[in-house]
Amino acid sequence: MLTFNQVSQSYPHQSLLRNLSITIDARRALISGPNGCGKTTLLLLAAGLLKPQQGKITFNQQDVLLAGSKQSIGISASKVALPAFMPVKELLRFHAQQFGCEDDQGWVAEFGLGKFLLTKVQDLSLGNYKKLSLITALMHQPDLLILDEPGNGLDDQARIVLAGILDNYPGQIIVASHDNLSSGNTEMQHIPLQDIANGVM
Ligand SMILES: Nc1ncnc2c1ncn2[C@@H]1O[C@H](COP(=O)(O)OP(=O)(O)OP(=O)(O)O)[C@@H](O)[C@H]1O
Repeated sequence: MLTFNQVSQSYPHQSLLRNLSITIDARRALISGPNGCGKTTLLLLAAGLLKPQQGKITFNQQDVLLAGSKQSIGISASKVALPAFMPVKELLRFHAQQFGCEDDQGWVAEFGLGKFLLTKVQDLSLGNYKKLSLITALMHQPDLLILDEPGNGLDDQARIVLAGILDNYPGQIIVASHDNLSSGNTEMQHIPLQDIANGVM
């Protein structure tokens, strides 16, 4: 259960969130809204990667900014860059060591990344970079999976894998997307960001 309590976030000339209080407890939630309305900002705040200017964000009652929350949250977002110089295999091993998990649970094969294990992150195509980003978000099996435009650049096969994750992943998933990613089997709570930012919900 993800809770924003009186959260405000603004940038010069732009107020994105004003005293936002919302609890997202749906198993799957889809954040939508036009370009620039603050979806990525909301997700970075939820992942504890951005400190709110005001207010507090908790996941299962724990402040997401605390180190202890890192294990329970995974994020894939283009604004969260993977280390460019690392070969894929080393990055996966490094991530596994950091989180104390196995470095291959089948995701590399599922996403068809096996051929690219020795490729440096900076040399991956957009779609393969996206797949790697999804794997690093998933690998430690977080209780909360945060996905920012996860379908961007993915081929049909990877989209099927992604739809399977949305259907079957045991933890909570919060997605920001302009696409319809679901296979249709999973009910998603629809959260239009402009409405919650203006306190309509
Ligand atoms: N660090 C920052 N400094 C100043 N402005 C910022 C910063 N980060 C984001 N913004 C601005 O905040 C607004 C919201 O950005 P954000 O990336 O959260 O939107 P978004 O809804 O995810 O957009 P998109 O659908 O295009 O991905 C944008 O106008 C962006 O330029």
